[in-house]
Amino acid sequence: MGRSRACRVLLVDNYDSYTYNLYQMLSVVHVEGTSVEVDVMKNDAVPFSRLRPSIIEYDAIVLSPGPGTPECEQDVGVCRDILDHLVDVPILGVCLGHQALAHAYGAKVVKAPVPFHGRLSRVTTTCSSDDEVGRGSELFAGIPSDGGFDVVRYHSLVVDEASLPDCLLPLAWTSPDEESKGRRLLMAIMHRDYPHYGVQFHPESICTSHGATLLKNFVGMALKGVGTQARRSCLGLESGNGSEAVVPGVCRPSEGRVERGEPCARIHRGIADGGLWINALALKSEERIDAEKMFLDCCFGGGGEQGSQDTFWLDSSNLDYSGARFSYMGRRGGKFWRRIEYVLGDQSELLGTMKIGDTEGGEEVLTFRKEDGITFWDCMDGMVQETSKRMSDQGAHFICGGDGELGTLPSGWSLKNDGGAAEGDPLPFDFQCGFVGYIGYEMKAQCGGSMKHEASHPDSFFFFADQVIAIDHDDGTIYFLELSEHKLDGPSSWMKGALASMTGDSLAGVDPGSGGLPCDKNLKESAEWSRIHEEYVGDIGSCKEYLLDGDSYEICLTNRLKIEGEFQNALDYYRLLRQRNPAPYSAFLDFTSRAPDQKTGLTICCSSPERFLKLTRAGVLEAKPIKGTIRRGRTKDEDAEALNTLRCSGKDRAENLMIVDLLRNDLGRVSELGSVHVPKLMDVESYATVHQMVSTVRGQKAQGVTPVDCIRCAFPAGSMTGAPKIRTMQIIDDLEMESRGVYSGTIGYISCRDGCFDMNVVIRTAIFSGTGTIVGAGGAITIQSNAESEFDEIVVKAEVLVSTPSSRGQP
Ligand SMILES: C=C(O[C@@H]1C=C(C(=O)O)C=C[C@H]1O)C(=O)O
Ligand SMILES: NC(=O)CC[C@H](N)C(=O)O
Repeated sequence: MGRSRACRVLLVDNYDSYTYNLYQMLSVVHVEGTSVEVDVMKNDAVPFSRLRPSIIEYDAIVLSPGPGTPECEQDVGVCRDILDHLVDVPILGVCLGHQALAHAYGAKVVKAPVPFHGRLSRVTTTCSSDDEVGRGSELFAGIPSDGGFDVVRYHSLVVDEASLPDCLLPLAWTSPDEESKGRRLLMAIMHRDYPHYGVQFHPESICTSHGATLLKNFVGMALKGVGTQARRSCLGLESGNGSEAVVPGVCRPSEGRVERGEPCARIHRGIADGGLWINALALKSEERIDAEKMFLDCCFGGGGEQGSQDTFWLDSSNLDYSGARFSYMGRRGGKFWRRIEYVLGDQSELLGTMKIGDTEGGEEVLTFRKEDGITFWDCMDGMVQETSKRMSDQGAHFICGGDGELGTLPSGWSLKNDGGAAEGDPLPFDFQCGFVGYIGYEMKAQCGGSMKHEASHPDSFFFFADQVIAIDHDDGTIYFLELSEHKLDGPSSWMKGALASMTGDSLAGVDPGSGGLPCDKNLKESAEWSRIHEEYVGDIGSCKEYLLDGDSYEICLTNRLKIEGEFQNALDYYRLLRQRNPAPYSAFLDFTSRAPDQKTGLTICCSSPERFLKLTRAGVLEAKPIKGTIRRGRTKDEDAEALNTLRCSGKDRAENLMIVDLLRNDLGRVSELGSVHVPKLMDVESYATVHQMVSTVRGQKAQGVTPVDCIRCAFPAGSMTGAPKIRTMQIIDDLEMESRGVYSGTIGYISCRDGCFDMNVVIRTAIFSGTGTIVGAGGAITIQSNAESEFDEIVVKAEVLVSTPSSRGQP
């Protein structure tokens, strides 16, 4: 009573990567003071018989786009029953949903003259005022009908207009053009008697005009049309009778998350039982800070030990892209330091095994069985939540130089802060100790994907870093951060040791040599690819089959160079790589343990240009997907031309748009309603050897969603899968026939300060271990792909990792 009524919409998700764009767009519709509440349900969540009693809860149903065809029952799941039985319920089918509507009444769904993915078309509608079509023109009310309007299309199949039964009326068409062999294609339909509508295009795409108006018109008609009461009688139901309070099968944004159980409690036990303080010693430099020297002095050679084992370096120096202001580094730390290694099980009985090691060489092994239901994500979530809860909310405690405690500072450096506890958030960066490491691609098995190939390295590896060096490249400041149970009065022994190692002889002066990787430099013909040239070209052909069949819109196909034999100098290699290919999300991670009995090393040298996802302290989520790659020119003119070619390339713009819409979807699952936006669409950035097309997608993290939920809901990065994500990952598993491992996953930090994180996409990366070196490379395959150019693209991407510096250089 007194509660204002909202229009309730059930959105059936046909496993698409754009469903949550519809969710977001519908959720902000207001029709004459009535707001809209949307519930999302997977098309196979519950059988129709269980859903049916709850249907009276809804004023309208939207059937999402998706892979496949309505001819295949599994592809549309419960949609078919909904269309067959709920004739009085307002229904809007989008793309696959539209095709399902046509198919339900006997129309034919056929191959379109050409598949159209992520491209725009002009659509015109009928605007007759006769009664029947009057309802149709209501759907398009306020949308220009004469000249038409531009829409984004993602489809290979189309409803054959000639096969429409009398009860289905055509409403909109594309304009005939050469590509469609002079035919105009059917773009919208409605049922003559029932409130059922279908649109072939995607109203929710960022580049469709008037999409929001169309959805609003649909909601408006749903509210006006057949009311709930009428439907109750049509269903033979009394008010409130038979409807379940919680609608079965409906998923929430935090869907899939399990509250921490006892095993998770065991993980963080010992990391901190009481409160935690961040102690900071901040020094200012007169000169530009040399991050490499800092790493070599304080992490490689620090503390009397030498070697890069158990070290990390999130390296954003060497570059002036915005967002690349801070670098973080560290090594095996203090009391709270941990190594956390996760290996996936078969997923049918064993979900996975986690090994947690400490500085003393102690190790705990936790096994998670299917019946525990606790995934890697739940563990991570538990650890991040628990540690951030323990952080003192008084901000960092600055250490002063009083009483000569600090000794003589290295020359050129001075103390930045006067010491004492600084209120609020005095540190200008987000990683204030916490987790740093990677999540491998196969972890998809626990967030919507399936388990197909076992990886040769751990599926995830993190350090819990309690001692971190943060460098502010803009401000010339370096921060030594250390977690402790009590505020430190003076510098810790680690801080003193690090300061001492900054003076005196430095390894930074030692020439890293010229080491490229010991492999065939003719990558085009190299036998070291997992799938050699011909096989890869064959796979591109298979991708096109899937695209033609409507199973995918874009497939990120990848390959791996596998170089046998142990490689000794990963750190020297990385020092060269960061010069050869400076990139904002570079990283050096060495998981080779210092413990003498640990023989299997794992060192990752990454020069990624791509941000997967970031969460700031203000709760802003940001993804910066890259799609579109072109080799740089050799001369200035050639280079400018290459940049322009990329900027104007229809194929690359389509690739990029598909992934932007996908990331909007992934952020839409975890963001406040109406907050997802695209501040930059299809910008071009230039790197040492390639130009890249980059977009920026942002959203405001919703209440009740945890930082790890955000990563889980967007993992793996859509730019590494293609769209729709889940079906396309299955296609990739079948074609690639092996695991991608660390490549295609993500590297970065999750801070114990509020769980802020910044994670990259693992590309342009060499992975070294005892068994050999792996370099992955791939690219998006669309129907417009040329197989040879796609192979050239993976060659250019891998080249920068294998070649020697002399063969490279900026134009
Ligand atoms: C797969 C790779 O890159 C991905 C594919 C890109 C593309 O298709 O243009 C660009 C950046 C990455 O998202 C790779 O570098 O190996
Ligand atoms: N986006 C979609 O819903 C696509 C529908 C169908 N799989 C096609 O390709 O035509």
